[in-house]
Amino acid sequence: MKTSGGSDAAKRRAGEHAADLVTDGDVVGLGTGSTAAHAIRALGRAVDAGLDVQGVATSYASRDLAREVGLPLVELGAVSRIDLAIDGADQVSDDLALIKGGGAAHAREKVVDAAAARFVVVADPSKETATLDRSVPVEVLPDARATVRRAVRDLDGEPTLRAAERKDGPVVTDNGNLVLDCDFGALPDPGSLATALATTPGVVAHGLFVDLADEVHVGHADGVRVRARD
Ligand SMILES: O=C(CO)[C@H](O)[C@H](O)COP(=O)(O)O
Repeated sequence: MKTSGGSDAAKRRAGEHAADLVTDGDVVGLGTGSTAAHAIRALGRAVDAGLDVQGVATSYASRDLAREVGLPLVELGAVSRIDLAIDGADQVSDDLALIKGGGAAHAREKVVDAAAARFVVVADPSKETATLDRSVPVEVLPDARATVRRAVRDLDGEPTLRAAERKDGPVVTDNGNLVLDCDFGALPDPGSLATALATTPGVVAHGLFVDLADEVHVGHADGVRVRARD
């Protein structure tokens, strides 16, 4: 699984702490990224030790990892509830708004995380910020990339088509779409930008997750700090 910056030990602490919340019979949303991967591995070990759990994957990567560690999977359409989703983030603000999509998996992550009765974000301290200010990943239909680019500029953003690293050309998401990383500077009001992006034709999903996270578990050298939504 692709890794980002931040200490792996801190990510592991956060992921394992969140995995401990899972109880027998739970259906769990399995996030994407290096921090969520620690939770998936911990759940695999718990399954080996007898835990009865089913995972709903948010990407090919989380599905493959779950298979590798023996965590039973179920399709999103086949479950009537998701008890808990555990997912990483690229940035977490003081009021638990998130930027996600560093792994270009945010479309399915948003569906699974929003459907969960409890959405737990796992992160290392490098993800914490008072105000969101990273580029916002926007998944777009390939044919709509020029019109969405113009719409992003109208919103005072600067879009950059995400390029693949080991292939010539753009990143193609698990859904067959493209990603525009859109720099809007600091986002004191991410909710209004989220609405503007969500209503732009051709946008499949954007990486702003506002009013979705219930808790953030941040790994530190001496333990895990949990912040819950008021
Ligand atoms: O949103 C994501 C994937 O689309 C990831 O959760 C996010 O990029 C964080 O990744 P990591 O835990 O590797 O730092």
